[in-house]
Amino acid sequence: MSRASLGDRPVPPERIVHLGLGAFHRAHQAWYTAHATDAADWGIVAFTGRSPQLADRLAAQQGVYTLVERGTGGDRHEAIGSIVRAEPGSDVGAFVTAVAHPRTAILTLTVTEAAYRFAPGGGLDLSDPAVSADIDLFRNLSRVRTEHRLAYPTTVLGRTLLGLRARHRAAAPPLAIVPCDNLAANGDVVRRALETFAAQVSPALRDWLPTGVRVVSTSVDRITPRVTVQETGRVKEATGWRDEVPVVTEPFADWVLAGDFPAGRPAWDSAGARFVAEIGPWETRKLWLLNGAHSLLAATGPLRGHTTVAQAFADPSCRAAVEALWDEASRHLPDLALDDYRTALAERFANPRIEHHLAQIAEDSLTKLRLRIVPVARRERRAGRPATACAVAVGAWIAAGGGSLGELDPQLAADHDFRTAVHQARKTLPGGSRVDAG
Ligand SMILES: NC(=O)c1ccc[n+]([C@@H]2O[C@H](COP(=O)([O-])OP(=O)(O)OC[C@H]3O[C@@H](n4cnc5c(N)ncnc54)[C@H](O)[C@@H]3O)[C@@H](O)[C@H]2O)c1
Ligand SMILES: O=P(O)(O)OC[C@@H](O)[C@@H](O)[C@H](O)[C@H](O)CO
Repeated sequence: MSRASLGDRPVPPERIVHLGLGAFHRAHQAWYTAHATDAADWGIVAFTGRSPQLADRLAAQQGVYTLVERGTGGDRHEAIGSIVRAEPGSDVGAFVTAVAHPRTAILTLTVTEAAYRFAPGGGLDLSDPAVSADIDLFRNLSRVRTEHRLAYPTTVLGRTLLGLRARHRAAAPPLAIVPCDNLAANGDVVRRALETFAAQVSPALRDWLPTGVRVVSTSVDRITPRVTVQETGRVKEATGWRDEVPVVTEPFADWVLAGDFPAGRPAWDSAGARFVAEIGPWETRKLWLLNGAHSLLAATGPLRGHTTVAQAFADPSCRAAVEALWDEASRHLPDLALDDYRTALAERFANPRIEHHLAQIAEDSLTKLRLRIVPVARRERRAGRPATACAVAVGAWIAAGGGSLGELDPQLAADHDFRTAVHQARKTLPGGSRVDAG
């Protein structure tokens, strides 16, 4: 497929740069941008984070792809044209040029939680070898450049900082960075990590960041599984378009944002996004209820022979564990229509036409459990309750070979009662009693 699939719509100017081109960006931010009333003014230049494959395939289609909204009753197809250029993440030079361009107003990120390289207790992990290699590279940047050896940072924040450095040097107007990964307080933590990074490499850059960059916090929601190869044939049959890289997602979409956009933004609100003063309550509701339940199912489901969210959620034992986790988490959430939210979540999880593989959700599970289960478990324990449902999630994760309780959270590992609850939970899991204590 190509731009011709969009009729005679003009190509919007490149004003948004994205890093982490994958399924979710195309189902979410690119979709909101395409649906904004001022879509004609906002084009996205999107870079993959690692593998060039998707960029190459999307570039061959001039950035246009099919979004399949897969409801319980059927599919809805739409050609999305907001991505005007797709580039491989390995082309860091092109990324830096795009970030530094004065026309660029926004940098969005969907690079997975683990890619930020935060330490277990939070903050940029300066002991991470890739982070320290990037810091060394920045410190030697002028020498590296004068010797005409091109070297670029490899981490997401290193690449971002190189783009910001070029923006600073170009005296370009302030930019908004919008992290769209499932991290608590994603705007604040990314801002602080960039400041830590900059402080290591250049005081001038560190001092410029507060005026040159705003980091917006977001809560992003749209269940978007990895696409299977069969989808190309299905799309062709349904639409007549030959699309090598369609995306399948659920009909539901939500985007809550808090922060400033000094150089403007698309009218995402006209497409349903919500701009709020405080992101915390929305973000924790989504992270603990939706993502927490996902991680619980990803740990318990495979032990009971399930491969997808819908299969695991249809199993009364897994469903009861999810409901119990929701009860524990809800005690620590503000009253944001939690019953309605849970009912809607149950419907979304039960959609059998969305093949969301538990193995995909289980990737980087150590990082995810720290964000999704540990905060609830700690709060429950502080309130003097046993945190049994959290212990089930942790126990299943250990039984599945995810890691140990000590690695996950030293504070919970030092809590005798919680450790016992995890141990008990593991004894009730299929195969759990055969595994050593975590
Ligand atoms: N898929 C969803 O349903 C969904 C929903 C809400 C939020 N998210 C967020 O979006 C992220 C991406 O999801 P997706 O479905 O697009 O995944 P994906 O695998 O389709 O795309 C991930 C992108 O991140 C890049 N990436 C991965 N690891 C990286 C690393 N270590 N360094 C640099 N780049 C890296 C990849 O190259 C790719 O461009 C998730 O991890 C999550 O934080 C996803
Ligand atoms: O995308 P991840 O890997 O952070 O987490 C897997 C799922 O929990 C997640 O993708 C949800 O489907 C999504 O957050 C729903 O909006």
